[in-house]
Amino acid sequence: MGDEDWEAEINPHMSSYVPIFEKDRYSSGENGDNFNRTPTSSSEMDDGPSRRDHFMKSGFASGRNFGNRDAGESNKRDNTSTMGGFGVGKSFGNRGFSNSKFEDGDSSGFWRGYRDGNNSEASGPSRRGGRGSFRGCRGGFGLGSPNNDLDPDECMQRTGGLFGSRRPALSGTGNGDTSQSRSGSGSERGGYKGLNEEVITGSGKNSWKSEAEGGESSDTQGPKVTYIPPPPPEDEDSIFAHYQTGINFDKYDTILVEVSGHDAPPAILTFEEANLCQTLNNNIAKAGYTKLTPVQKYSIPIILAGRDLMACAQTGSGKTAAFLLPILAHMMHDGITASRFKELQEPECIIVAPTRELVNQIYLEARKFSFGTCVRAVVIYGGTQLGHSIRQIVQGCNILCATPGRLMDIIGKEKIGLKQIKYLVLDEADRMLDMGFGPEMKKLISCPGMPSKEQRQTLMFSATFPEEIQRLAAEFLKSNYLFVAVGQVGGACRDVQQTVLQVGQFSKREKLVEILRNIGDERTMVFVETKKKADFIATFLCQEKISTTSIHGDREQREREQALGDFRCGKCPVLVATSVAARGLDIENVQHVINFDLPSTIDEYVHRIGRTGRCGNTGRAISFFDLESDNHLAQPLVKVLTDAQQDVPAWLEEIAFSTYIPGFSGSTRGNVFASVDTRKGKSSLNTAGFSSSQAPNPVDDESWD
Ligand SMILES: Nc1ncnc2c1ncn2[C@@H]1O[C@H](COP(=O)(O)OP(=O)(O)OP(=O)(O)O)[C@@H](O)[C@H]1O
Repeated sequence: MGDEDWEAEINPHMSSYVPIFEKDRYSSGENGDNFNRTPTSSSEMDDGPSRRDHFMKSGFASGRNFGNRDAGESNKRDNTSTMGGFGVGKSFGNRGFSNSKFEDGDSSGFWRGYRDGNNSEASGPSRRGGRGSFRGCRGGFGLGSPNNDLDPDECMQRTGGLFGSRRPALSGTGNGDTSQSRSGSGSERGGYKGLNEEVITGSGKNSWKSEAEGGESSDTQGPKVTYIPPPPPEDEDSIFAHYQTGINFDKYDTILVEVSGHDAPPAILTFEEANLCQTLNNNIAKAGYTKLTPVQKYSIPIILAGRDLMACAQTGSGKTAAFLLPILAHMMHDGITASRFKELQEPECIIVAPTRELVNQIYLEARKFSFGTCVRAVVIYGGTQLGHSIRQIVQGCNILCATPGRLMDIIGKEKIGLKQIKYLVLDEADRMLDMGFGPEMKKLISCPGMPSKEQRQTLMFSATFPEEIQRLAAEFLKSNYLFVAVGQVGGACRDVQQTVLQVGQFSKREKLVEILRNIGDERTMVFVETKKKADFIATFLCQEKISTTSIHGDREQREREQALGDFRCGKCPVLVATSVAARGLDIENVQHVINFDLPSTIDEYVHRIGRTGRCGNTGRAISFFDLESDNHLAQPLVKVLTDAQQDVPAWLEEIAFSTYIPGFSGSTRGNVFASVDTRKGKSSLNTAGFSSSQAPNPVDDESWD
């Protein structure tokens, strides 16, 4: 239970919030016709069975309806905290944020409390590094401890005080579960079921097949997906737009790197040493790259030497260019023929990644670095019109960036031939090989025409690489592949200041609002565990007059892209997301990540917090640790915090200790580098046993691709 009640909580408030914002802020129509269709009075909100659906599609889709009541205050947040301090503790750690709003000025009770430590009565002194003895006790969290019998939905419902009185749940399908109704036949994307959905639900069916075999156009599967994404800007300034490297960019040089495998070529220290052609060098300069990151120093010569590679480097440290540049260099060197219109295209390179937004981002990088060359990059992904993908491909395709489901559809439709494939890249490779996508990847490499692993170059990149996934990867790679480990495999980016707060389910919303009010307008990603909760929290924040949008697998692709756009440009400085946005997304100026719900695995945590602190910039991550549901994460979390030289709350260490799992080899002995190339035997520092080799939680079966 609970979901319907969320709806009931949201709906009464929608009606009071939608109209005023809508008229004040968006009547210009700047954001498209959706606004004009948004109801402007509560009575309009009430009509028809699709009230919630209408609301979601028209206004909330981009977080616009619920911004601020007053025109001109759209992005301002009320900085007045209504909460008192919530606890005492010790130093929170202030590295790198002396000029931020976290440090100055705000003397609200919350902020003092937050800065000072943790809200738990059990909080003992925080420490950086070392495990030490376990202090404090674990009782008395005193913030509305959830009842064991309640599921999270119910807890959310019970905390409904902020929403005022609750109405009875709205009955009927139209008013019920938006997610479900929108996934169904009434939705634009109804005909396309994401690959991941089917794999996760264990149906054993091949969704790519069903689509390739007519699923998308089949009446029985719902209406066609008609969304055609707008083409990206073509002007040079937009193509080369980039953000600045941060103050810690040079510190990358101090990270230890280990290459394992035989006969690795030496690292290069400068772009010049890579001997790239002039056009590529020009593009690199226009992209603002002057210095190589460690993963680039090691990976570029390895790929140029024709070797297979598994590379693991921290989030935001330039892995995309590490594979794109040498692939492009090879293509240029080999004298690639210009793409031309053909019904069957035979690209030289396929790059796969787990989410639509990520493949799009990789495509934009490929387009940037191939600018002025005859190499043509194309992107295809689910949630968009299949015909559009085909039209993009037939115009010519050297580098194909694709999500697995759409890729297999297109191969099934014989628009892509694999005979010419020289490079196969798996970005977020551990995710691509896990239970969710692994079977599709296996199908890809056994497709007719796909060169064997001996005949192609296979490249895998990620910030996390569980040992069991590395073993699976061997099937894709030549036996003499090289393994590059930049720093701690699976480690968090050190430029992210991590804080873990004990927050019970009942208190999460209040705490979130307090934190966001103190953050001000800085861009913040809030991760939650389920799609429904994403909608719920986004709506709640909008009601609190915090401009918010959301991204998750139940939103139509158009809405997902709009949400990302609104977040990128700062129109909505808060993005509530499920794990669909955890990996790879590179968004300028994301200063904060908040784990409203902690993920189920530590690898997922590492990726989520890696949305901030990118490319040498600093960032902050705050995680709500719920004693009722997150204890299994305590031990790997302590390790990740320690390895990243973060303060470890004593209470967290205590939980980690009390939930000690024999055989867990993660030590808290500080920042010791170790390679975890599985070919070298059992590692001593990996987080094996806590990694994300399983697919995401089935309760949140996202349409990722
Ligand atoms: N050598 C460089 N100089 C300047 N900027 C760079 C350099 N390499 C990469 N960048 C920029 O750094 C940002 C992060 O790069 P990228 O997205 O490739 O990171 P990543 O390692 O793939 O991260 P994730 O693990 O989250 O996917 C991008 O904006 C990219 O353009």
